[in-house]
Amino acid sequence: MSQLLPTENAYPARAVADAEAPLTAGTDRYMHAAAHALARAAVEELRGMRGAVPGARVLLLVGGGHNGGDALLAGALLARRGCAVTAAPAAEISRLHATALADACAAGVRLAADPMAAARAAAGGAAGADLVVDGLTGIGATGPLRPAAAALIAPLCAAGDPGERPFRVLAVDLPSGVGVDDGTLPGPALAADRTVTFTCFKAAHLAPPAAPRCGRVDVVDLGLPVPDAAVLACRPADAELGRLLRVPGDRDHKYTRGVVGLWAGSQTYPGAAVLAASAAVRTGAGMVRLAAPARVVDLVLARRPEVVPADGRCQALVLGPGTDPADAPRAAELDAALGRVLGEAGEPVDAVIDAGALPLLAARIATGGRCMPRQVLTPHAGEAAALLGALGEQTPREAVEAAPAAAARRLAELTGATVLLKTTPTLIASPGGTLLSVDSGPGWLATAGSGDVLAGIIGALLAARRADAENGKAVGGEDVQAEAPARCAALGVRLHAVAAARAAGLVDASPAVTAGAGRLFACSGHPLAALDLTEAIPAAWNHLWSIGPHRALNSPRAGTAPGHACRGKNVHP
Ligand SMILES: NC(=O)C1=CN([C@@H]2O[C@H](COP(=O)(O)OP(=O)(O)OC[C@H]3O[C@@H](n4cnc5c(N)ncnc54)[C@H](OP(=O)(O)O)[C@@H]3O)[C@@H](O)[C@H]2O)[C@@H](O)CC1
Ligand SMILES: [K+]
Repeated sequence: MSQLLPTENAYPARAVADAEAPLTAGTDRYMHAAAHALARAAVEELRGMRGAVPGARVLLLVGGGHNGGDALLAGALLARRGCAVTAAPAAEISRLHATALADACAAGVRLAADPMAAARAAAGGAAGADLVVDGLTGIGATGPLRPAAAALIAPLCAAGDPGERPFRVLAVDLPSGVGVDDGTLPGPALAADRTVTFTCFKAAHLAPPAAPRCGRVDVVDLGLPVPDAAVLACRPADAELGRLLRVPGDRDHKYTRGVVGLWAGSQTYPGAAVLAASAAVRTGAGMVRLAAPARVVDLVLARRPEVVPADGRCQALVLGPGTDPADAPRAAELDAALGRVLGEAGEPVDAVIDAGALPLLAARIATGGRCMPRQVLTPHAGEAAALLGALGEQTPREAVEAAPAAAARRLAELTGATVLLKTTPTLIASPGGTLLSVDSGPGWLATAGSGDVLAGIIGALLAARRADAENGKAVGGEDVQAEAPARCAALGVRLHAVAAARAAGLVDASPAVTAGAGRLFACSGHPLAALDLTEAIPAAWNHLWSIGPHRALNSPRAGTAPGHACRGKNVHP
């Protein structure tokens, strides 16, 4: 594991405001800079949807703070480029940002006498808006949108989701009405096609359910300081994650690359073992061992003859994909493997604990067992709710979906494990660690077996990390090492997402593009099967490996510039 590159961090709104206050006091300079960035984004959106900018109809939703000021100043710039701009205020005129309002009016922005009528007209019909600029509230807001603001967005929300409605929405800093510091939705919010934010991410850009409502997010540097404060969440860059991949050298063998032990598949769900095993092999495991019923073993060997159906030394286990809770003898075997993972009879083992293994784990924790961060749990919202309930904190699935960041953090605290919560984007929490948010790929991934593939990928990455640690190749201090399993899990999510983009025929797989359930792609892509994903992992591996700086090859001749010997060639597992 290597040292980490700078990541994309989200800071608390209060800290952002405090850090910028000494510079912004008494000047509108930074608001003008923000407005220029917004106008640039607006022009790109208008060009994208209608070709020309002059004549475009723009509605500004304007609140009483600086967020509304940003919108008014951006509206002034668009009016000067020939757009027909209307401002719909959600506050008394006397409470709007005075100089921004004066500038907007001077540029020809029309102030709507009846803001509700303007919002209704913008929402539909032949004379509807091309672009809506949401400047109701930004980082200064608290709680759900107040009635006047909520009423203004109601007809626009009713026009449908991004991509379905006749206009685009550009959010100033963040979609008004979202929980700025936790990504919740305390009330209505108008989903944006694009958000222009300033200085740094806020948690709402990274944590669902708010995050997917931001659309594409541009972080613009206005020359204001990044706060010196605790990070609420971070989105690791692909370049940072890609450098965790390692190209084997001439001294490598199976056990230096990492051996995965797979406890997957059942009479009822035999295919899960094929998917997880194929994924682990394709991610670069030195060897994959399989413990499964005979029929499952036969099926896996027919597809993957390199899999070894025997127990033995493993550097990471994958427990649970496709296991059947009704199969009591198999559940007992799985439970015994869990005991081994938790260190009941020796050293704890790195592991992915998935699907059918999660309820067994909850029972063990409820009776005093405890995980370590090197064990990665992979629940979806329903499984997370069940786990929390089994650990004494009754939580309906809807509550997990409404506040998944809090649920992931709580599960990490209660279990001691790294928790990968399958949301969009995916959240990864580790005890005491920073919450990671990882773009999880196109909507085509919502298909049976894709979770089994993810478990296999992460299993191979954990095994490689453990092998590196055994060979003294782990880089970085204890702090880096404590969060390393979370980084492995994040890398696994990105490999899975990029493989999905490729398998679905979507070539550009950057995070900005794989976000938003595929609607940001220039083309729609096509359906994929989980097995297609495993075949696309090598290309995804190569993509992530080749975009970042790399560490030295594991070779006595590693004098070559790291990675350069292979760069450009198609080198992958
Ligand atoms: N300062 C600068 O130079 C720069 C600032 N920048 C920009 O300023 C934004 C922060 O500005 P801000 O601090 O004025 O807060 P803001 O987000 O506009 O909200 C406050 C207003 O909303 C109201 N309100 C509150 N809660 C509400 C609710 N639930 N529902 C409805 N309304 C609610 C509140 O009403 P009040 O409580 O005063 O009655 C007040 O009128 C930041 O996000 C960025 O866009 C950038 O341009 C960089 C330079
Ligand atoms: K806003």
